[in-house]
Amino acid sequence: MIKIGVVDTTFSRVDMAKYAIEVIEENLPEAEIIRYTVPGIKDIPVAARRLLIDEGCDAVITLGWVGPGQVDKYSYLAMSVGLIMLQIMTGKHVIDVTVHEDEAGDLDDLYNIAVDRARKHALNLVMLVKYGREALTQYAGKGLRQGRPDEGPIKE
Ligand SMILES: Cc1nc2c(=O)[nH]c(=O)nc-2n(C[C@H](O)[C@H](O)[C@H](O)CO)c1C
Repeated sequence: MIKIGVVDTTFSRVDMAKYAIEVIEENLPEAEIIRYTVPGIKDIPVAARRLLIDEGCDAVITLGWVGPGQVDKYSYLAMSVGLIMLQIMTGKHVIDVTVHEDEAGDLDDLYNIAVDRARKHALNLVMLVKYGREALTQYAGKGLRQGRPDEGPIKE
């Protein structure tokens, strides 16, 4: 049985996990999905650890939201280091989907970034879990973007 962990926060202003779960259910219907919601990004690493180690998840996708202030950005950095350490320790993927509140011009744009990023990274996770390390090789160097339209390769 494949198990996928989904971690999200109440700090986030978009329910990104809902969109990620839709993609996982559609593309990996045999998987059990375990969702874990925490207050904020600094609480994400321990939730991801519990899902990977205690619950035996094969991979985790995290959906975080970073406020516009410097202290928010430091919080993100702390979380990011925690998630990277967790991946190294467990040898399992944690796909870190993060929206930074100051990366868009208006709230509609921000919403669309959040939904697109959650969906595309959920599909990346499914590919890695389902087909392994060469699953994304066909897209290598293609300038793919999550949250924005793809940039494309510089040269074909
Ligand atoms: C400053 C700050 N910024 C954010 C943020 O940008 N995004 C977020 O999800 N959470 C933030 N938090 C809350 C912490 O991540 C955490 O939830 C609390 O410190 C409780 O452990 C804090 C404290």
